[in-house]
Amino acid sequence: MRITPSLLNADFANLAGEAARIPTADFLHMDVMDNHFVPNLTLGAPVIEALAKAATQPIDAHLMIEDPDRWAPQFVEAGASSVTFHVEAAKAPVRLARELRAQGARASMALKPATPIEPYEDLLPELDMVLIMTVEPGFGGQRFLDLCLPKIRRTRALLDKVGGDIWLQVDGGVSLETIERCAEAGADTFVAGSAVYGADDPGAMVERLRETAVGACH
Ligand SMILES: O=C(CO)[C@H](O)[C@H](O)COP(=O)(O)O
Ligand SMILES: [Co+2]
Repeated sequence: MRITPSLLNADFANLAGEAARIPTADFLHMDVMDNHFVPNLTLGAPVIEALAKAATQPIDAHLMIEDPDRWAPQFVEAGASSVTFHVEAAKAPVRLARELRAQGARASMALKPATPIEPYEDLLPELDMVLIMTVEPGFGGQRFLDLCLPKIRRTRALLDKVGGDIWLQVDGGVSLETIERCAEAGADTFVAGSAVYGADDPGAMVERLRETAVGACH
């Protein structure tokens, strides 16, 4: 069970300090938005590069951008260990995943809530992670969409069929209240933004989320 907190709701003026508050986070989830793929604008590769140098945890870049085929490799060069592109935006997802892996990063594909997994079954062996969005991408602090749970289950079944060690990440509205449902459905990697940075002690919240997810699978 991996906890990969989103820094979307952290203090952007002090990203290194905010990362240091969650020392046991498995990755730092950085939400890159371009105001085209989603109606919000956040940060780009230079910010990832600065944080990669300053933080101890590896970086998980979630690219909510148009034309990831063109831009995603820059995020590996900037120091991201894992790069997630949206399949709705990618022109050649297999080629892009291979390029990211050839650069030495983990390659990951994200699906918006209304995007089914089944058409992409053949892509799964090319990936290190699948990200199922459990809110419409674009903003933190939204309510978890329970209607995504059946897709998490179906994705888990497909990943088990493919074999190997492809992680299944959920992102959006993940909290102490919703993480058990995600874990029971088969997720093993959890993004939580407002739940972590809205807590008095973000580091302790990371551990509580992890314990709750582990508890759901026993
Ligand atoms: O990708 C995202 C939004 O598009 C964020 O990672 C996500 O929303 C995290 O924030 P929260 O846990 O508050 O929902
Ligand atoms: Co995200």
